[in-house]
Amino acid sequence: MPFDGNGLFAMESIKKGGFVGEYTGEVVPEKEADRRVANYDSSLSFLFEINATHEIDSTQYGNKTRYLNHSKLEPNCEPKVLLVNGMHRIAFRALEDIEPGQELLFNYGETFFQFEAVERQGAAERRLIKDNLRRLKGTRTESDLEGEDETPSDSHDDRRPEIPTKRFLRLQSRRIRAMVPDSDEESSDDPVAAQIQRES
Ligand SMILES: C[S@@+](CC[C@H](N)C(=O)[O-])C[C@H]1O[C@@H](n2cnc3c(N)ncnc32)[C@H](O)[C@@H]1O
Repeated sequence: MPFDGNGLFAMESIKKGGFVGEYTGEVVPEKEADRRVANYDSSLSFLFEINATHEIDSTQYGNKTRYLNHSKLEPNCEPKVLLVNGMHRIAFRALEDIEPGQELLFNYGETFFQFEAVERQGAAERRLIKDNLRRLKGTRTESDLEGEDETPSDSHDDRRPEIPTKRFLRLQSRRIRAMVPDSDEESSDDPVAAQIQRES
């Protein structure tokens, strides 16, 4: 899948199973995460579900792992939620030996890019509403200027602005998902959890 923007590349070699980094940011309850996603004006999403009630938002406060991009077919890292000192934290582990310069990629989960598509659809719809409003005011529209009309011909009346649909709300579900622990036992035996503890 092609993409624009930043990615994260390995600075040194990492052995299979080795610690790649921790996904850090603000730990926020689900409701607050919903509010933020609805207000963020960007196609980039930095929300990571950590468990059933909380998410990590690295939009403003985070580390380099916020630049990890998605790959379904060739991921070389894997996120896992670990229970460290009673707190859920997300650690990335290498799925294979990684060479310096290689892009670090993990699978965002099945639903992430479905919701991305919904958002793009939403953006086209928002533009249509703006255009309709301008038409009503008798000005030229963005679509006129670009010589394109993304609207199916039977779906709108030129003179009447469309009402935003519920589809916008589905944007709120666009979250990265990690593997949750099988049990609520501390992960202190895990070498990656031990490394997180040492680094904090
Ligand atoms: C956690 S950020 C990753 C860093 C981001 N590429 C940047 O430039 O800041 C997640 C966002 O990156 C983009 N992204 C990540 N992987 C992608 C991919 N394989 N194809 C298209 N967009 C991708 C999407 O816009 C997604 O919302």
